[in-house]
Amino acid sequence: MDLKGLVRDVPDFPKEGIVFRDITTILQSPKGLKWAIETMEKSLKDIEFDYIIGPESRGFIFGVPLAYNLGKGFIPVRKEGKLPYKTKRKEYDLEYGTAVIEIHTDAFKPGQKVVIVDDLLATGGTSKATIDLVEEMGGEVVKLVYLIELDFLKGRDLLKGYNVTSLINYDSE
Ligand SMILES: O=P(O)(O)OC[C@H]1O[C@H](OP(=O)(O)OP(=O)(O)O)[C@H](O)[C@@H]1O
Ligand SMILES: Nc1ncnc2[nH]cnc12
Repeated sequence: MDLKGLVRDVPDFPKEGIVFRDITTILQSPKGLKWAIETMEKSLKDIEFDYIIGPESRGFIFGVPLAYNLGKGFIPVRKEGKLPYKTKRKEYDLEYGTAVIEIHTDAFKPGQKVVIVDDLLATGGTSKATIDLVEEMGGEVVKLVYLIELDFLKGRDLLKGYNVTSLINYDSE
């Protein structure tokens, strides 16, 4: 399946010089959506874990169906000020700015294993901030799964030592 052909490139969004890889065109395609979820799911078949964690908002889109299909719980990591209960927060850099993410302090117990799922790995800032939150709360990140990886932004350099899978790769803008 040519999933890459279903990604829409939008130049100069959200800022001049950024080529935005738009996944809404994959979501629109019943076959594309099914292939994406099923293939991400296959990368988890030999992994033992307790929860899937998805960063807001595109991490929710892929994280929830994976958790549902695999019979696991889902933990949202949200942008600042959105989670209602007690939170732990982390500031991080993005390809196009900075942001703060938060997780509920009782989202999982120390010693539990989590998988991080997101639509796209760019600089790795979001993922590294999520890993830091999990580890500071005593959890273990056993796998990270992405639909898209922008290899040229070297996000994997921040994820050395972790088990990382991505389905669609871009070597350059
Ligand atoms: O590897 P990084 O450089 O951290 O970039 C990747 C992150 O950026 C995007 O989310 P964004 O913060 O734009 O939020 P959204 O999903 O709500 O659009 C994307 O969904 C990843 O979470
Ligand atoms: N170039 C890009 N396209 C889509 N989502 C992104 N998140 C970070 N960089 C991105």
